[in-house]
Amino acid sequence: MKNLGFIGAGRMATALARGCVTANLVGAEGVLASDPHQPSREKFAEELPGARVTGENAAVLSECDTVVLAVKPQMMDGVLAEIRPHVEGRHLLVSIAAGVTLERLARQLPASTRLIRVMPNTPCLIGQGASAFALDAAATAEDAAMVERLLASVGKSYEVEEPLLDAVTGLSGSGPAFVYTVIEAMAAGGVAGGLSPELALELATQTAAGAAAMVAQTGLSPAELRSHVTSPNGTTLAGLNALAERNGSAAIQAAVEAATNRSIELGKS
Ligand SMILES: NC(=O)C1=CN([C@@H]2O[C@H](COP(=O)(O)OP(=O)(O)OC[C@H]3O[C@@H](n4cnc5c(N)ncnc54)[C@H](OP(=O)(O)O)[C@@H]3O)[C@@H](O)[C@H]2O)C=CC1
Ligand SMILES: O=C(O)[C@@H]1CCC=N1
Repeated sequence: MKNLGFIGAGRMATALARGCVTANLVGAEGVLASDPHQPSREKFAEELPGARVTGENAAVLSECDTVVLAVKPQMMDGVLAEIRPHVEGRHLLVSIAAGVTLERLARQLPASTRLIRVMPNTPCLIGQGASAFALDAAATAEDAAMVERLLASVGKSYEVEEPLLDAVTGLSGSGPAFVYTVIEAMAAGGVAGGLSPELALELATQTAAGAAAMVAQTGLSPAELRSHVTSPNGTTLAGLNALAERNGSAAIQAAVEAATNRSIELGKS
């Protein structure tokens, strides 16, 4: 890819841009990001040496054919009104905004604008992202292949029907925050048992990474793997009982569902 534009130079734009550059999908000098705020532009340029930044959203449209819309959902309508006069047939627009539907984007852009809605997550920054995407009717098979290549360069990607993107947002978009909370809570349990905070965090982190890799690599279900850890009347059973008494699994499921519902709500606002 010769160039890749970002409208909004925040956290997720930085994660995607750095991931794509690290994976050699685009050179750093081919990345152009716009942001109205100088400190955000400076931070982006600092985190991705060689990338270019601008205060003008229109400049991204004029230079880049593929443009990622990486602003908060609440800013999206204003940004669309601003860029609309600059959108041409050569452009592919990729929105990563939570909840913002393809219909809402298309309504505010020239007819037949090629659009793809993506839900990535922050581990894209280190090539471990989990993303899903849905195509608008005007987007072509080549557009899909391009976005798949982009997302595959920063992790795993899955094509889904658009209505499922809210559930994807609740699960993998917001999910890193839930997993960090679990890691933090496990480490706190270790500290309560006398471990230093540093060692407790290292053990909790490696345990989460190891357990995730077991699910990914053995093909066994989480339930089956859990049974391998749990000896009759042993330590794990005592821990699982404490979790069940406090509705631990239900609480985590509720977090995903609440995030999904918030994505649906954001789409309506
Ligand atoms: N963070 C995450 O884990 C994920 C986020 N997303 C989605 O990605 C999008 C961006 O989120 P995130 O990166 O976290 O948010 P950030 O706030 O970090 O990034 C958004 C950036 O857009 C800038 N901005 C504000 N107004 C404009 C404008 N008119 N034109 C251009 N840029 C503007 C902001 O500037 P300033 O801050 O200076 O106001 C900010 O730098 C959101 O829609 C979110 O739903 C999707 C998946 C995961
Ligand atoms: O919290 C949010 O709204 C964004 C979308 C998914 C992850 N972060």
